[in-house]
Amino acid sequence: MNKQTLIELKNVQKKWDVGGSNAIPVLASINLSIYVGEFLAILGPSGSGKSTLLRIIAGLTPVTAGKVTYLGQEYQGVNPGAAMVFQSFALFPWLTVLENVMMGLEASSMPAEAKREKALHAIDMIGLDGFENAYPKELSGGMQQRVGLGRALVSDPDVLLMDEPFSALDVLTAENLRRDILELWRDKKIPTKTIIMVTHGIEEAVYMADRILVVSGSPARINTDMAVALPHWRDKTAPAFISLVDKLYSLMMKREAGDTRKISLPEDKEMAAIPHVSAGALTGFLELLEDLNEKTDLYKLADRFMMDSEDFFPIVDGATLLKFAKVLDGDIELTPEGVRFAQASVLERKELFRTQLVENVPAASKILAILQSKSNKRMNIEFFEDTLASSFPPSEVKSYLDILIDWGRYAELFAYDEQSRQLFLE
Ligand SMILES: Nc1ncnc2c1ncn2[C@@H]1O[C@H](COP(=O)(O)OP(=O)(O)OP(=O)(O)O)[C@@H](O)[C@H]1O
Repeated sequence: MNKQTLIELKNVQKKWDVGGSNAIPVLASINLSIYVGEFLAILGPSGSGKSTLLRIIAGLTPVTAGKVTYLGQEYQGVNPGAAMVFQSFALFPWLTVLENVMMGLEASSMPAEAKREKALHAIDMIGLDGFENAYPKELSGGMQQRVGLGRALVSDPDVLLMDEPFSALDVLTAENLRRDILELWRDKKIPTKTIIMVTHGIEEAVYMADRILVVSGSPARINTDMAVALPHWRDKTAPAFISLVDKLYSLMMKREAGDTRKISLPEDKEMAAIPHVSAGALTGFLELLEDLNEKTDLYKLADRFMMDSEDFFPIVDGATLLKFAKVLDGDIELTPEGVRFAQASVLERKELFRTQLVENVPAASKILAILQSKSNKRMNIEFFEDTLASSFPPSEVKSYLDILIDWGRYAELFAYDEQSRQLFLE
């Protein structure tokens, strides 16, 4: 049977305007067909553009180039067949549960009484019967997200878009809601044809979705488009389940040439973005790896430390960027430098970290060179901020420099004076 296309993206590109003549490319040329009847999960590293892609599909963010169609029709503004559930719930605190859910029908020309009836039905379906007149602040996080879900489902959308819908919930509440959504969808208790979910959770994606995309790179591309053929309800301990999660971990860890965002510094020296992880966290991670004393499966390691990929990948990225560890086929192991580091004294560690930092992070050696070239061995942080501002949004410039300063301080490569906002050599 031929699959019926519901949404199609053709050569979609997105650039963010960061003022002046600068525009940061976030999405490369994305070509994607989304079909009737599928549950699609979109995975990717933090900041890779997953939410941007979802918002483009929702029609909440305009494309810079390319075309998006719903049932073959290009749409201006919001996608007429889609409704969205947000990570932050995005409820109106001054409205009751019923009124919040009715907001999902705001654009409809239905009479008020019919809207009320539909909203009451949706509230029933999502398990909030009896809470119609409660206000969001009176509800738990899980119940608030159910209201968000009710507001999205009340309009009987063809496509349900969910942006990390479970990440603000505790583990059990999230698990409960995942099951309920899957049940509504699989048992056709809702007329929604297709679900698209952005998530950081590899296991969550494999548990729920029929098809998984991995987006990565800067600008982001779809690097993996994988079907999940396991029957529902899926057993998370089954070898086939674990092996798929494992495979996705490896795919997400794989760094390809040009995969990370490059920024240009004076003299056109290029460098990759650095992961947001402190030297202290990296040190602890390398010690743990040394304790394990063997090649370790990344997926099991994340599980063992009870970390989700959101927190785990930057640490792995940091360790591999500094060449203290290497990742191959989903396994991570310490390099000889990593072993030496883990076994070294505090002072020796600083020296080893310094060597790896200068050799592997061009931004660090660049800062060092600039400071060395100054007679007073000092430079205002604004100089570096300005240099980065043309390539990164302001929030990223700050976190980039915060991490560089943290690493530089730990390695005693350079220091930073918060008062004068100057980097300097000691
Ligand atoms: N309105 C905006 N203006 C400028 N830059 C933006 C805007 N929205 C997002 N960005 C930038 O676009 C990039 C992609 O953001 P996006 O939120 O789509 O990524 P993501 O993969 O969903 O990230 P996360 O997993 O952390 O939510 C990031 O660098 C982000 O800082």
